[in-house]
Amino acid sequence: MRKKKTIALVAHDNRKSDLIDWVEYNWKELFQHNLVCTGTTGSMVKEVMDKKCEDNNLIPPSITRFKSGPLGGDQQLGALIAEGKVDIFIFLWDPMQPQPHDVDVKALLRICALYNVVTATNRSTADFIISSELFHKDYKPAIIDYSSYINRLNK
Ligand SMILES: O=C(CO)COP(=O)(O)O
Repeated sequence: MRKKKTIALVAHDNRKSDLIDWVEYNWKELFQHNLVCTGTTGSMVKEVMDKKCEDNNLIPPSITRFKSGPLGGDQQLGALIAEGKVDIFIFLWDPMQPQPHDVDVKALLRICALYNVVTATNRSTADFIISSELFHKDYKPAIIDYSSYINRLNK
């Protein structure tokens, strides 16, 4: 049996309709995994998943909802990533508008790069990820060894 993945779904306000459209399209796949979201995104994802499940007589999945991004949700998600507990991250961030928590957004993107998390920051990449053969196999990204950096920093 395929192992459940933990998929984090987050979108800034101007990108939420895009993410929700993507969730509606991919709900059957997403239904089979653990979903983690920041606050407002999570409410919207839950609404879609609940409706799809209700229409199909399925029990809706529970969705872990952190605080809203500007209130610390990005940092909560970053902590989960640092613990190695996120397999895939779909983050439709807004490239056209500054956010009050831009520093948190930057930190979150950094931590994704650091931990080699499969990350999409636009819909076409999200489509590639969810339709990838690797997604459907139990792909685990390599853990990057940063010990040489740390040793250098400690000198
Ligand atoms: O701000 C966010 C990501 O940086 C998302 O937060 P919300 O899901 O609460 O809108």
